[in-house]
Formats: sequence, C-alpha cells, structure tokens
Amino acid sequence: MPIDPKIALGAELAPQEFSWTPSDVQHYHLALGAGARPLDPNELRYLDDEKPQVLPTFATVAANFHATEAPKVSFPGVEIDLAKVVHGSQEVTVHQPIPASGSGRTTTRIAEVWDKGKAAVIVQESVTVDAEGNPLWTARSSIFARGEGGFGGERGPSESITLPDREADETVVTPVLPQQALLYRMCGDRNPLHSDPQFASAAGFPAPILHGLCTYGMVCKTAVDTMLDGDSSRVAGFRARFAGVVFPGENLSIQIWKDNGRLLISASVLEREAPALADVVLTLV
Ligand SMILES: C/C=C/C(=O)SCCNC(=O)CCNC(=O)[C@H](O)C(C)(C)COP(=O)(O)OP(=O)(O)OC[C@H]1O[C@@H](n2cnc3c(N)ncnc32)[C@H](O)[C@@H]1OP(=O)(O)O
Repeated sequence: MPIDPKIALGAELAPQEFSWTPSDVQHYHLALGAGARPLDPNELRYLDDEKPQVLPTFATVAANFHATEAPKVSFPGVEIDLAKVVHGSQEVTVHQPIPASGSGRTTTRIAEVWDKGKAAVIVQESVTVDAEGNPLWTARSSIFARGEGGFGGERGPSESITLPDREADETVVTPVLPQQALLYRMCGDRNPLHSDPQFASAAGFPAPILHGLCTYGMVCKTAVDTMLDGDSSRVAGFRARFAGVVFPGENLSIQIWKDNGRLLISASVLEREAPALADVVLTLV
C-alpha cells in the first residue's frame, strides 16, 4: 500500500546532521535571483563573503544543501512515485536570525495524513537546533500526492486566508530567470521535475516547473527588500501554499499588504494571470 496512515502518522524520520558556510548562503541567495541590483548595498548584504545576512527561507535547504541525488518520497507508511508529488505548502519559524555559518540537527515527524479523494496530503513537522542544542527554526511542510487519495482517511481542514479588501500597499514584479530552476537545483533539490523535459512531461506538465521552494524564497526576498528595508532579521516566520505552477522565464506579480504586525502577500504569474502562492503570511519579529 503506497500510504498506510496507521504507520505514517507520528512516525519519526532519521535525524539529519549538517553544517553550512557563508558560501552556501551566498549560493542560495544567488539561486533566488540576488545580485540583480549590484549597486544596491541592501542587495549586497545577501552576498557578503564573511557574514552574509541570511533569509529565513534558507532553513528549507540547509539540511540537504549538498545532496546530489534526486529525493525519494519514502517514509514509514509512505511510498510514492516522485512524479506524482508536488509541494503543497511550507512554513518556517525562526527562533533567532539564522547565522551565516553553523551546524544543525533536524528531527522530523509525519504530523498529518489527509485523504483528499483524488490526492493525499502529507504534512511533516521538523525542529532544528544548533550544535549547543539551542532552537534555530521549526518548519512545517506538506506534499500533495496526486492520485494517492482514497485510502479511507479523513479529509482534513481546508482553511484559507482572506486578503484585505483594498488595493495592495505594494505591487512588485519579480522576474523568474529562464535558468532559475537549474540554478536552484544546485541547492540540494535535484528532482528531475525541475530540469528534465521528459520527466516533466511524464508527470503531466508541458515543461519543467520551478521548485515551489524557489518561488517561496523569491517572494520572501521581495517582501524583505520592498517592505523591510532589506533587513531579513525582521522576519519571524514565513508561510505559503503552493497554489499553481510557475515556469522558468515567467514573471511573478507580487502584492503585499501591511496587516497588524504581519504582511499578507499574494503571488501570481503575470503572463497567465494564474495563482502561484496563496495564503502567504510573513510574520514580523
Ligand atoms: C516534490 C515537488 C516539489 C515541487 O517543488 S513541485 C512545485 C511546487 N508546487 C506546485 O507548483 C503546486 C502548485 N499547486 C497546484 O498545482 C494545485 O494547487 C494542486 C495540484 C496542489 C491542487 O490543485 P487541485 O488538484 O485543483 O486541488 P483542489 O481541487 O483545489 O483541492 C483539492 C483538495 O486539496 C486541498 N489542497 C489544494 N491545494 C493544496 C495545497 N497546495 N496543499 C495542500 N492541500 C491543498 C484543498 O484544500 C482541497 O481539499 P478540501 O476540499 O478538503 O478543502
């Protein structure tokens, strides 16, 4: 059985130990498009050699940054073909600004398994501490496994955020480079869905799609640059639901509203007027 919720729910995955360097951080930021404004000192903070500031979304790549193999969707009680899976949602809460270098230990458990009929939604929660055991960040993410529902589980919640009924405080267009996914996969996510046209076609897409976490990082960076004077240490948390695919070479239209100590954001693909990220909340420190 591809999904056995009785085994999966609450299962702990093998802990991951890892470390990162300023060079990894620079590399991650470049893969999100940093450096496009090379005369802007705020932009160069992401790329400093000694002490780059670190976007909180680096938390999503830190543990696997040096992976060179395609990921597997294989956990206790879950065995799914990678081609059926898209990233559903992501949330990161940082407990301190992420340092420019360090080491961490992540423990992950399968927190929820929902049966959406045509799909399964599997939610993982993870906690990362530094070498001394101090909390660095916690994360929650879901995958949406197409064709894997119908195992007799519960449907689960279906919440969404209502955006303010007024014009956005800022609207920014952020280009996705034609080579963006090929750059981003060097941050440890070698899923061929993002690079191999044949694999993408077999998965039902006309071309390789952008990593959801690349869109996620790009939108967080845009919000930090536009609303927080380029200071990523003001971000306490960032969450989003992946509402539609993005193709490299498209443009993201990003709308941002100030809302009581947080930013609410929506991101869509300009050319197709199609949603990219929904339920996006940036929580301020
Ligand atoms: C390993 C891969 C890594 C990647 O990076 S892949 C790239 C990043 N991810 C994406 O690009 C995904 C973009 N999103 C989509 O393409 C679509 O959006 C989905 C295929 C995820 C869902 O679309 P649809 O099949 O039309 O679903 P529905 O009919 O709108 O909803 C069915 C049920 O599924 C829940 N749901 C919808 N989207 C998500 C999501 N993104 N994450 C978690 N759950 C989701 C809904 O709520 C609802 O359930 P309820 O009827 O109980 O309300």
